[in-house]
This record gives sequence, C-alpha cells and structure tokens, in this order.
Amino acid sequence: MSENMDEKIADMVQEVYQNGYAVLDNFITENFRKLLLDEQQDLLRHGQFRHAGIGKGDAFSIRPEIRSDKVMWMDSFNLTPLQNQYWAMIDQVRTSINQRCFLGLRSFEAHFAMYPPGSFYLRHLDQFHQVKYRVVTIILYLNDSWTPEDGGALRMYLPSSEGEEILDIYPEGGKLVVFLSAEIPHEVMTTYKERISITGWLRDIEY
Ligand SMILES: O=C(O)CCC(=O)C(=O)O
Ligand SMILES: [Fe+2]
Repeated sequence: MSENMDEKIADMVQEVYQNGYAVLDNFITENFRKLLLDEQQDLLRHGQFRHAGIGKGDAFSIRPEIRSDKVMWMDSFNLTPLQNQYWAMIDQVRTSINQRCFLGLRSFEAHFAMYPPGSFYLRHLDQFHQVKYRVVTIILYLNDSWTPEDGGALRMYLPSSEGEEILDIYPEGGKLVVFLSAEIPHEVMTTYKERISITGWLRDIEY
C-alpha cells in the first residue's frame, strides 16, 4: 500500500480519536470504485441481495417501515479478489485505530447495500445489546455521481453544546465515513436514486 494511503489513514484515525467520526473523500481510486460497483451490480442482477433486517438471532425481523434497503453480506472466508483488496485496506485502518485509540479491534464484517429509490433507514445506533461487538462503523460509497437533489444523505446526530447537531453527508462515490458505532446515532434520508455502498463494522471479537 502506498505511503500516501498510510498518511490518509493516520489523519483520518486522528479525527476519529478527537471527534468520534471522520469523513474522507476519495478514499479509493476511481478505477477501484468502478470495479467494486461493477461487482456489486453483477451480484444484484444475479439476485444475491436480500431485504435487510434489524436485530440479530431470534430478534431478527424485516421491517420496511424502519429500513428498506437490500443487502448482500460478504463471506469473510470466501472473498472475491476485489473484496479481499478492500478488506486489506480496512485491515490497515483497523491496525491504525488500535494503535491510536486502543480499541482492541480484531475482525471486520461487511455487506454491500443497495437503497432503491424511495428507501431510507430511520435513526438508529449500530451498536445495540445483541451486537455489542460492533465498535467502529465504516461505510464506503460506490455511486457514479450524486447531487443533493438525489436525497439519500447519511444524517449524523453529533453531540454539541446545544444538545445535538446535524451533519448531512452525501454518498458520493469513493467517500469513506468512519464513526464509533455506539456513540453516533444516524439515519439514511429517503433516496430518490439507487444508492450503493459497502457498510462494515470493526469488531472486538474474533470471527
Ligand atoms: O449507508 C449509510 O450511509 C448508512 C447505513 C447504515 O446506517 C447501516 O447500515 O447501519
Ligand atoms: Fe447504521
């Protein structure tokens, strides 16, 4: 991995350490983004995506009134070469966060997500009682283009002196968003265009 990448990651991790979140434009090259998007589109065409649910184990349920995206979980033991390349980058992020923040992160889980037009995900936290092991959320957007009129912002609710402050982040291709899963409530605003991403979580458990 290039030195440039090392530096980008170190700066980003410093921001996570200070603020609990970081947003990084152009985390991946355009070429790599297009390849990942092609792979995602291919899987989508082959019917590999399922309606996303909420909760885990017995508490799992599909609740389109809460979230209406479709996902495809990656198999950490059987990654494609492209997925493997992305996981290697995230492993560098993991190591760097451990060095700076001492979070004891040990593994990663991730899914492709597709929000069809009209879909959303209401305000939530990524860490809840059944998934205490989710410590850091990492989202990479794969969209070819995005404008505010397309909707679909990731709305983060940040602590502020007035109680809470809103930060809207548009899912522009190549952008990486990293935040502490237990600390930052967020939602996906209704999208008016198909919205593609990889969402993952660094965990403090082994596979
Ligand atoms: O895609 C996003 O911007 C956020 C997705 C999300 O909050 C989740 O999958 O838990
Ligand atoms: Fe989330």
